[in-house]
Amino acid sequence: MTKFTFGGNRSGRSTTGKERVKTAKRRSPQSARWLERQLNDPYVKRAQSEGYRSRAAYKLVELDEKFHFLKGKKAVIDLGIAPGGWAQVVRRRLPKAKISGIDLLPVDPIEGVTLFEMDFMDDRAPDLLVEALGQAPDLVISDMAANTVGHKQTDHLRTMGLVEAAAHFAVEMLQPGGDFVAKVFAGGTDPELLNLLKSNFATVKHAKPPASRKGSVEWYVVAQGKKG
Ligand SMILES: C[S@@+](CC[C@H](N)C(=O)[O-])C[C@H]1O[C@@H](n2cnc3c(N)ncnc32)[C@H](O)[C@@H]1O
Repeated sequence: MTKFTFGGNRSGRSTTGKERVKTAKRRSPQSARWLERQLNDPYVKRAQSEGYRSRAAYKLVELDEKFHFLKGKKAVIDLGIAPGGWAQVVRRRLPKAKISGIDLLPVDPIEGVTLFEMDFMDDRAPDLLVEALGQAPDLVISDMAANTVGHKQTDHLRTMGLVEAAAHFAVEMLQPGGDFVAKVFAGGTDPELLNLLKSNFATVKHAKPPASRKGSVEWYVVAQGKKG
């Protein structure tokens, strides 16, 4: 089995995953649990070998295997793009598509993708994202999640606020026939949001791709066929 190595220790020898977990356990049991899970996660290993920046890439791959929303798309907006796994999937599958994306965090350049390091809730963000494409998008994808504070209800509301903003953006900006894919939390899409999507798209479905960890509360909503 391959042992992943991480930098070096004082002896100049590379540290193994097990050593990293041991060190992390001494510092914080929580980060040790995270690291142990990362080291044993087949999606993390696959992402490393296939050159994806995040295991999240496979959530989009699996969602697309089920719903085929990438097929034929020409102009894509990626909300919450960092570190760039989803954008890499879009880039590889749609080499000619125009792509723009936004995140609070910096993102290393991805060829052919226009990046904005800013808050999507900033009033200027919607126009900047669309202007960068030079046309209305035919696909909006959102993997945005608010930083969790550990209080279930607060975390749910904060992320749902982002999804709602993304949904309104998609409804306003998408070309007729366009699709919208977004992360939501279990407990479902709020009735108001669901109504907005149902009245503006031909189909609205929920899915939890296998790459989404069982213990996590995330789900995805896939709204297809924006009404004209
Ligand atoms: C799960 S990550 C996205 C992973 C990405 N889909 C990938 O495949 O690499 C969620 C991202 O949403 C971003 N985010 C959260 N709130 C945001 C906001 N208000 N505006 C822009 N990005 C935001 C976070 O900074 C974080 O990078």
